[in-house]
Amino acid sequence: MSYFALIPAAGVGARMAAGCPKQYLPLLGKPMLRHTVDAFLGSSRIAHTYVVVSADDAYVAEALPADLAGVTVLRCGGATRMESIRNGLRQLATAIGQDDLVLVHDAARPGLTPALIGKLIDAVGDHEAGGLLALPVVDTVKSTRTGPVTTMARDGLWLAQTPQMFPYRLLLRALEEAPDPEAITDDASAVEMLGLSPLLVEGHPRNLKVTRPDDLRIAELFLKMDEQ
Ligand SMILES: Nc1ccn([C@@H]2O[C@H](COP(=O)(O)OP(=O)(O)OP(=O)(O)O)[C@@H](O)[C@H]2O)c(=O)n1
Ligand SMILES: C[C@](O)(CO)[C@H](O)COP(=O)(O)O
Repeated sequence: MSYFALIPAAGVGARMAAGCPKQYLPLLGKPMLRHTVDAFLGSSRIAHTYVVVSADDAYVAEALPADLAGVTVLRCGGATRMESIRNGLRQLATAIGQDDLVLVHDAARPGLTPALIGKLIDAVGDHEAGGLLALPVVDTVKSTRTGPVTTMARDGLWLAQTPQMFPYRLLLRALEEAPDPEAITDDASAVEMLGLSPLLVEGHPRNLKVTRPDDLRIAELFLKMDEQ
């Protein structure tokens, strides 16, 4: 059984509102996507890394040189994150075994490390429903969903990170059968809809999703910690 990385990198970065998709913005002089890919290249557990970009992507060739060993770019991005991942999985039908494990990881989480990848793989083991990195909620949680502000119990609440790891066959089936793919914001929720319960493995704040401009500086601070 082998482990493969699948990195969705076909988003436009609307909330970042930069001059290019956020995954190509420089962090410490290197494109964000390259930091993300390097985490997998630095892990001895990963057999190969696949990166899904949009068909008309004009930036990836510079971020990931064609001769970069261990990485393949798939130009099959879709309109949503889930579509990009489903399209990527479909393209890999002959490259990945049905029971091999796929680690789906956002291009926009450049703070991932080989140690976190190994922690997820070791903790999930052969759990049939797979698992994901996540952080327990540490703040008091407020809700305005029903009108007046209320306070929710935070025990048992987690914030989902990536990688999210599942057997190839299970993840593709979950995404193919999802009743409303646009309502699914992470891979685990599609698996949960099959009645399965993925394992939550404690991640790390450094693995934040770079979403808005302020996140760029925070990501750089975490990346600098590597260099110490
Ligand atoms: N159609 C899409 C949308 C998103 N993604 C990827 O999914 C990850 C998480 O998505 P998000 O942070 O929401 O990125 P964007 O969709 O680019 O951001 P925004 O919602 O602000 O436009 C990113 O690595 C992004 O490139 C993707 O591959 N295909
Ligand atoms: C998958 C994810 O990173 C888990 O936290 C997140 O849901 C992706 O972000 P999006 O804004 O929902 O695309």
